[in-house]
Amino acid sequence: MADTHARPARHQDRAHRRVRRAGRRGGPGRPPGPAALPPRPAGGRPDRQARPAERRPPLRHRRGGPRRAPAQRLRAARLPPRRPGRGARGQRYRAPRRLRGRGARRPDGPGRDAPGRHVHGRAAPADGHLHRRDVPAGHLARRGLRRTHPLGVHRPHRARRGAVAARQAVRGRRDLRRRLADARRLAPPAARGAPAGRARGRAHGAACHLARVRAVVPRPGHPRPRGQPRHHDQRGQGLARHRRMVAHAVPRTVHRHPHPRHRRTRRRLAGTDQPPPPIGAGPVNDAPTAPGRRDGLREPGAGTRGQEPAEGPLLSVRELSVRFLMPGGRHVAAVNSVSFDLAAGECLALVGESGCGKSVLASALLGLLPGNARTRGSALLGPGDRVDLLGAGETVLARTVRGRRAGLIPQSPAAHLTPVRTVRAQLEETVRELRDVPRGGLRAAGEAAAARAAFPADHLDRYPHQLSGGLAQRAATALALVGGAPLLIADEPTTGLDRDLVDRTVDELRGHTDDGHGLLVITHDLAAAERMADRVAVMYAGRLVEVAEAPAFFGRPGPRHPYARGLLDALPERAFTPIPGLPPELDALPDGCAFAARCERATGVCRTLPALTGGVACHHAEEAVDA
Ligand SMILES: Nc1ncnc2c1ncn2[C@@H]1O[C@H](COP(=O)(O)OP(=O)(O)OP(=O)(O)O)[C@@H](O)[C@H]1O
Ligand code: NI
Repeated sequence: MADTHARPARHQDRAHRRVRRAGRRGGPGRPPGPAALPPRPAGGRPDRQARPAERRPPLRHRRGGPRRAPAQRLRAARLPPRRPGRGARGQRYRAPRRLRGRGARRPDGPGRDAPGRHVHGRAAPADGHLHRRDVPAGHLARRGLRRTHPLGVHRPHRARRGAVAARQAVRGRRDLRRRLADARRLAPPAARGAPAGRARGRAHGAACHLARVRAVVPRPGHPRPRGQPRHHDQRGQGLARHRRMVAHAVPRTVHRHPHPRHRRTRRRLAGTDQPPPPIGAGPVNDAPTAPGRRDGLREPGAGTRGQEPAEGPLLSVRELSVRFLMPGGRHVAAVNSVSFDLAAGECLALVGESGCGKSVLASALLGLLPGNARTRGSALLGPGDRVDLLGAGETVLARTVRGRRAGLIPQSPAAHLTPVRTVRAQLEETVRELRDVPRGGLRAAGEAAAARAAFPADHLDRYPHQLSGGLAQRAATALALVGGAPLLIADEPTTGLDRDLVDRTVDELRGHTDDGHGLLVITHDLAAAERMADRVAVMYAGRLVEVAEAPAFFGRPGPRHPYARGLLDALPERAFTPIPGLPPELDALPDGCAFAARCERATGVCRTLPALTGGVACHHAEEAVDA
């Protein structure tokens, strides 16, 4: 028997009811036995009283005051109008004492089995109209309903499970002075937090006007369960914390952005409330260039951050260096003192042998370097309010730069696409975040973005692993073009594409620059660079060795640096002569010219590092031009 006693009391009630019903129907039912009908504990319903306070179900969300039914609904229910003078002021009905007990019925009413008995315990009148007075008062009173409520009989048969007696709802008005005192004394509900500022004033005001409103006392809200976080609506300390976090991380222009979608994005990003990464755990500019040193490299007329003239270059890179810290104290000097400018509407092609640091340079500009990387120098990105891409924190880069001010076509698109989402989903998400397209237009905008990069529409619902290398490349290109960022960095955008797709991509990118966007394209494809680029920058062992106008570079007089000349001569359509030797290891660079070991013109002077002057970094540049 111990186990039957341990059953929840609710089950016991149900069992009692089931058996009583079966008995009424005269059916066999389940024979009452110890297992089917456990003895009811004495004393009415001790189960509820015995339940610990914290396990009690919460109060229901129900209005405390009396409800009025609109006249129109009354007519629809075919109920007679309210009797004048009765219940008009919300007086509640209280059944006579003899009818109040559980199970008490009117002695003159019909039996429970009477034919035509109404579900509410009274036979329906002959005229088919149901009158309030026909409903047994005890029935209504047991359910906390009032006889004055015209539609009370149509309410749910019984209260929802978990409801408790609505004490405030049925309590009559008390003395006004006591009510006011109670309202002032009542602690604010835990789930709502203490009202602050003007809200506190309003609460006080409401309490003072209790005499004029119908509320009895402010009903307590739902207390939060023990140990659980508070409700989202934290109008106190929560908001202050949010503000503090955002204000520290975001420039004011973004903070004030009026568009709701941007506000939502900002909140979501701000939700990643993570502490700043420790030194060495992120792309940290560990040794910011001293202002004096940076100034020494500035072009005439160029200023520092915030003082730049609006007409300056779109991207201004100065003395950019990237080191990778390696085990054993070694370091890889992937990028060394690179300086260049890129104007709006200009395409700069960055060319060089594999491993010379082109992709690392692009990653540095977008803050995508791994944790063991250290950067130096500056990279000011315009237009307008200039941001130093190397000095900006991850939050600024993520919120305001990547995708919005600088797009990237990555070298390995398959690795950059989200593997668990279709291309369509990623395109639509990017469109939604970066452009002002209404929800209904997302699909069409995503398809248009795909078409722009020659991505076939019937492949849009595929996942990245279902794409060929060329298709993944086009998907990445489509994603990069969505935001229409002023600067686009394309890291080998034509790799893996067929000739006609190369042509199409080149045309698309060229058109992108013609629209006024700046394009830094990293490529091995010198033929594509010739078609696309306005200027060419040649990189060797992490350094720029030549920067030239494209027509002069590819045409006459041709490259001035021996390495650049060797690159062109290696093309099949030219001399098809490879450059002898191999590039140096980036963790063991020589002090002087890195190309000297492979250069037929090298002399003793090449043991000193040549500076990039006049667009070329070579002690023998003039000789190269004459050759
Ligand atoms: N995370 C890293 N840790 C250490 N060294 C790295 C890291 N990433 C790149 N490097 C090194 O930096 C150098 C430049 O790499 P990068 O990817 O920029 O070459 P690349 O010029 O883009 O070559 P490719 O044309 O083949 O893409 C390489 O020597 C490479 O080994
Ligand atoms: Ni690369």
